[in-house]
Amino acid sequence: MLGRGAARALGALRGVRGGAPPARSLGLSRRLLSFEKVLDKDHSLPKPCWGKDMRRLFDQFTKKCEDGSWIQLASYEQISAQRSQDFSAFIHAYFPSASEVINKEKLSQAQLFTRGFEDGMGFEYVMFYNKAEKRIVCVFQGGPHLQGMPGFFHGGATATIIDATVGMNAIVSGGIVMTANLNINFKSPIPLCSTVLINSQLDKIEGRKLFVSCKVQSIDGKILYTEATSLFIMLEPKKKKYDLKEAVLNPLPA
Ligand SMILES: CCCCCCCCCCCCCCCC(=O)SCCNC(=O)CCNC(=O)[C@H](O)C(C)(C)COP(=O)(O)OP(=O)(O)OC[C@H]1O[C@@H](n2cnc3c(N)ncnc32)[C@H](O)[C@@H]1OP(=O)(O)O
Repeated sequence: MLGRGAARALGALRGVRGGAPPARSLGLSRRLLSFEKVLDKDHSLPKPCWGKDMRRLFDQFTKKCEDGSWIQLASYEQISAQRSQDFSAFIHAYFPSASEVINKEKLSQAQLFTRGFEDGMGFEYVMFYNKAEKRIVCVFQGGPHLQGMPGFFHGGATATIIDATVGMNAIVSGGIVMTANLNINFKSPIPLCSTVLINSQLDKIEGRKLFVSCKVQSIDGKILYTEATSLFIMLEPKKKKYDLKEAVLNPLPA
């Protein structure tokens, strides 16, 4: 196991990241990222299964991070064991009746839906956040297990990655939120295994309501595949306040 100091330093490396992927550029990531189980694997760093478009866009956006205007969001299957517990406790306190029917034994197998696929088969994505512009751009390469109509993505898979992107935009602005409404217009089918860009924008906040819209486009911007608008509601903490925004921006414990 890694000592506390090293783990803290690694946490800083893996949290909000501007510039090139720091752990990787320091030559540390392979060794350090494998010190714990797969839960500590940052899925938003380049992998062999990424195609050249995904890799090129990752490099382009990473370059934009150098002046601090954009930051790359790390992505784990879970935030951290401790933070997951705190988060779960908060959510379960908010929805006590739902908590009663949750199978507690199965909870140990829980993982983030979009990160539950074998590398390259499902959702490969990395998100970049521009605070000043209230934007999150998601570079998404969908794998062959996301097929709907032959040769194209399933609409539910497209809806999922849209929800993840607009949801992350709402989280970094509002903390713990839930999707209340998601409207999607599918304009053109997305070819299976292609890489696309999802551009999301926080349009406004009214009290507990956050309105986020997005467009899914081809990487050259010529094809508009999908448009969506969404409404997220900030949960009102009834018991303990839990800072999900801080947790997604700094996924490992301090
Ligand atoms: C384990 C560790 C891993 C952690 C890793 C985390 C990081 C990785 C994150 C990735 C990002 C994923 C993002 C996915 C996010 C989901 O997919 S969430 C799952 C899908 N959503 C749900 O299940 C939500 C179900 N709905 C609900 O629980 C409740 O309806 C809500 C949304 C919490 C709202 O309930 P409420 O808090 O009681 O609020 P309520 O008083 O009803 O409404 C508040 C206001 O909103 C309005 N409103 C509510 N709903 C609507 C609606 N549908 N339409 C219009 N207006 C509405 C109300 O009219 C009201 O307006 P005002 O009267 O104030 O003007």
